[in-house]
Amino acid sequence: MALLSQIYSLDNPVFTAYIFYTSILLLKMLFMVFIIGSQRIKKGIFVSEEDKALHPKAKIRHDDPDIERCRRAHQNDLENIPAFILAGALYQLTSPSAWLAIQLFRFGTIARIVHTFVYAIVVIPQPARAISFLVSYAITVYMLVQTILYVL
Ligand SMILES: N[C@@H](CCC(=O)N[C@@H](CS)C(=O)NCC(=O)O)C(=O)O
Repeated sequence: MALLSQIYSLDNPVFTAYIFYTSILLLKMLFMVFIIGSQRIKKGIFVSEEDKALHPKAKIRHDDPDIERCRRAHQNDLENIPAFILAGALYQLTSPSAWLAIQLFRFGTIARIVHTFVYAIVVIPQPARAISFLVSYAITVYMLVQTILYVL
């Protein structure tokens, strides 16, 4: 059994891939803040009375369809990306095939980027969003099941 210091080491290509893809995912999630903020400034739509000081024509609204769409995409990231990152960290303890682990991290990350793209950037009809969601969701569940089976 490998030592923790060998698993979570930058000499281990699986861990290096994990660091790479999870950093991209976290940046993508933080990018949603920028997208939502720029929509608010462009439309002059804010959420709290004090925000009126930020824009000469500011309106307080909670129902703008474009902003709400971006907020839902961000919320969906918050529901799924932390679980994916945690599952990936645990899965590495199971001595997985390096090739498979790297593909899971890669495709899980790509799927979450596609989810944002089809939900909040371009708006592509279903089942585009459902498929991208399910790919990363299934990968998260797979890594967690493998982890549970490993420790049983
Ligand atoms: N919190 C989600 C749970 C189910 C889910 O994540 N569904 C995916 C695939 S359809 C999704 O992208 N939901 C849109 C969303 O969370 O706004 C919801 O209310 O829809």
